Amino acid sequence: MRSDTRTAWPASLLDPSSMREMFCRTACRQPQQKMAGRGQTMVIDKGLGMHAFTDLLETAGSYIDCLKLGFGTAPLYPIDLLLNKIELAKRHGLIVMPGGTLLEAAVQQEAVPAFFETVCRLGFNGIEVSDGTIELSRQQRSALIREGVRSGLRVVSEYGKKLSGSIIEADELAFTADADWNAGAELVTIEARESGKGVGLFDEDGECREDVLDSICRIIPDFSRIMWEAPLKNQQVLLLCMLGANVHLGNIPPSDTLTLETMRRGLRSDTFSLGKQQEELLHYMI
Ligand SMILES: C=C(OP(=O)(O)O)C(=O)O
Ligand SMILES: O=S([O-])[O-]
Repeated sequence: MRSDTRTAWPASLLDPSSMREMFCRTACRQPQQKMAGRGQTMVIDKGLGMHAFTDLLETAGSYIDCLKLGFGTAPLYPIDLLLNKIELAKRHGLIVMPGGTLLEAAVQQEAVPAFFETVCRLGFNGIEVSDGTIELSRQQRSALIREGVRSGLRVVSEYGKKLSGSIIEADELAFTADADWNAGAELVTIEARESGKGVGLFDEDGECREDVLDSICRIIPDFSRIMWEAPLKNQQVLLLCMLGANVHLGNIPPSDTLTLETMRRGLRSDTFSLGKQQEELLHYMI
């Protein structure tokens, strides 16, 4: 029923950039295609109940790659509800992980082995390794990433501090990203918190510090393994327009999942020209 509705539309409407497979965002993405060479979307779930969660995945699950149960919300759920959410997320082919702050709390409490054991036992298939609130040495950070990989988890790391006014040092980001990838992280996320304001790339009003973005772009030539936290619409629009429809975006509020996908496809006014830009880029490349 769902795919019938979508296939009833002209393919070019759903996929204005469909000239070549590398730019193709197929109308009905299958779970096994997730994580493969196109812009990934990480949604932050701050405590949806089962009905809202089921609705989200039924409506927009095809456009989500990774689901983060934000901060330390995971241990606060009734256990059956948590297990059901994790199970349903995995059935939709998603990476499902607790917030990085929960791992940071485990580090603080010297309970890392129990943390990994519990995360695996509950059925999570991913973790976020971050030091947004605590300090981690390079060695500790790599060890946590490796432990995640050893535990059979998909590992996403996060660069940046949560403290208001924290700034991104492009050199440090590049160094951290390299070391994280080498340790086994699949993606390095750039911190913007759930608010998207006053942290890293974004100023107190949530506007992009374009000089910071420029310095990152100069030092990291390839964003295929970088994910930008961008919870606000203006941030998503800017990154899509600057870095292309396949930029990886995270901390997307559940209710914005489908609208983000319209923007990736040039089906909303703000990014209407994206399909055209991609065609031009393609002509330039071939
Ligand atoms: C929401 C965030 O915190 P956490 O990883 O703890 O969920 C974040 O770091 O973007
Ligand atoms: O705690 S948050 O908003 O990353």
